[in-house]
Amino acid sequence: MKQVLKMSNSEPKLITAPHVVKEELMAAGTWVKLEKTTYVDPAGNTRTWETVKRTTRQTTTEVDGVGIIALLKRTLHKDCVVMVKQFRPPLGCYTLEFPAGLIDEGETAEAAALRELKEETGYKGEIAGVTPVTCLDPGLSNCTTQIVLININGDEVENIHPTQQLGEGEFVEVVLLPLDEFQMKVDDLLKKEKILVDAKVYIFAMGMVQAFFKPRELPVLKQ
Ligand SMILES: Nc1nc(=O)[nH]c2c1ncn2[C@H]1C[C@H](O)[C@@H](COP(=O)(O)OP(=O)(O)O)O1
Repeated sequence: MKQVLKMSNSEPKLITAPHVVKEELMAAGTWVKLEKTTYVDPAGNTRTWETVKRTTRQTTTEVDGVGIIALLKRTLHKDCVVMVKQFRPPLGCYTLEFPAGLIDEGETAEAAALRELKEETGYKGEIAGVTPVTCLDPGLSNCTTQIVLININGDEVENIHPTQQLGEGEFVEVVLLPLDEFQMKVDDLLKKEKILVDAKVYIFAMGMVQAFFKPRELPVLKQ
């Protein structure tokens, strides 16, 4: 990688654009692999990093999966966010998450989100928006996701008694949480049960409180 000559206040300084030199396989399973990543840091030093990758990522894409923020709108009900609760083996406990899943070969993020929402929750929705590709745990892995926003018309016949389409070994409980009390309801669940909440969910909850109750306040923490 090209080295760049940068002028500081006093002396010129040699800096290097950080970059990956090589990736060596350390271990591989069916779903994930571990690699040793050799890279050059911003000071020009060569270092290594232990990197986890999914084996399932398609060659034509830079995104592994989708997360789904699905808003259920029904007459005479508060708008609810459709959440899922499931036992997650890596954590050894139940989690509260947005519905999510891996993108199949040739599938768009939007199509994957509509499919996963139907499978995991039974709801049929309409796309309302999609984020850029976002990273999930960059100090550990190259895993990426796109968050897809979906509106569900809960008054439609097919959404009145939604039926999940779960695969073998999938056990997903659907949890509906009112949007205007989202953080409070999440906190109630955490107090009541031994459950971990996904970071994306809790950040969303904090954002909703900000938007609903203090839209003109800066989000600073008081001592
Ligand atoms: N890391 C994984 N280990 C496994 O043993 N199995 C895994 C891993 N990641 C995914 N899967 C399996 C489990 C499901 O049968 C399929 C599809 O999962 P998907 O619903 O797309 O995604 P999640 O909601 O994140 O489980 O993959």
